[in-house]
Amino acid sequence: MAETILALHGLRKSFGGLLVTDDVTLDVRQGEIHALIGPNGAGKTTLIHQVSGTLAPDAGRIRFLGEDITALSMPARARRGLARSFQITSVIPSFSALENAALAVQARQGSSFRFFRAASREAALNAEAIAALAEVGLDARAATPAAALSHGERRQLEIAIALAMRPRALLLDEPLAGTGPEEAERLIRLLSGLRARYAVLLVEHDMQAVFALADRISVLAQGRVIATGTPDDIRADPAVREAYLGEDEAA
Ligand SMILES: Nc1ncnc2c1ncn2[C@@H]1O[C@H](COP(=O)(O)OP(=O)(O)OP(=O)(O)O)[C@@H](O)[C@H]1O
Repeated sequence: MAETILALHGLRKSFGGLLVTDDVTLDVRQGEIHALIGPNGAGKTTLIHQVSGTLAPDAGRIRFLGEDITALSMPARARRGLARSFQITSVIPSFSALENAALAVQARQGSSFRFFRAASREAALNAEAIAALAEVGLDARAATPAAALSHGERRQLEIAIALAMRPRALLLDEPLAGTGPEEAERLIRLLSGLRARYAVLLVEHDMQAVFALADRISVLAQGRVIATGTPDDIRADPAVREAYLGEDEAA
């Protein structure tokens, strides 16, 4: 079996009296896209926040590459290689795609470039930024300001920014949101190509995309994982059909 990269164990989080993640246990392995689905309000976003480090769980542990990272801050997790694809708000609209990616490279490098002369420092940064853009098929648009990119291209840029962190695992929160059918198709191809190099935890509402992309799917309902399995397992699971997909949709 492939190496477990990210393991969530017994994660629990309440807001007031509302138990939003209830004893969530799941793992994400090297080379897999593990999708997290569930009806609105099931707790998906709250779970992703706990994994990325923006929200502390009330109970439970998170292990990443064998290390317990439950108490680590988001930047500390990112430095260890757990990258979240940032929502559009983190893209600077007036900066080019290249500059946006270069900022992410710089954030990862910290001061490690300081021994270089300014010119070689910039060349090294740009080379890495271009490589991240190329990985998402956006290198031809490197000089374009983010504001002039199409919606789908901006979603590609967000993924490039995450890749510029040189992650081992990617947390993708609705990467297809707001995209049209053609853009969605391009992003699905792109995400599919990432699976070989990264462990991916994917939250996505587009069920066609989820069933096309995911190696395994976990279904969250009212904060609990009610099923984990292959897309075929999930399609056939009666509890899932009842809780989420509905008899018609899953047929
Ligand atoms: N900061 C908060 N304070 C109080 N309640 C919250 C908070 N964040 C989320 N909730 C509640 O927790 C529940 C789960 O929300 P969450 O956004 O995690 O679900 P979700 O599965 O991501 O939903 P969606 O598919 O609609 O994005 C909802 O009932 C929501 O109202």
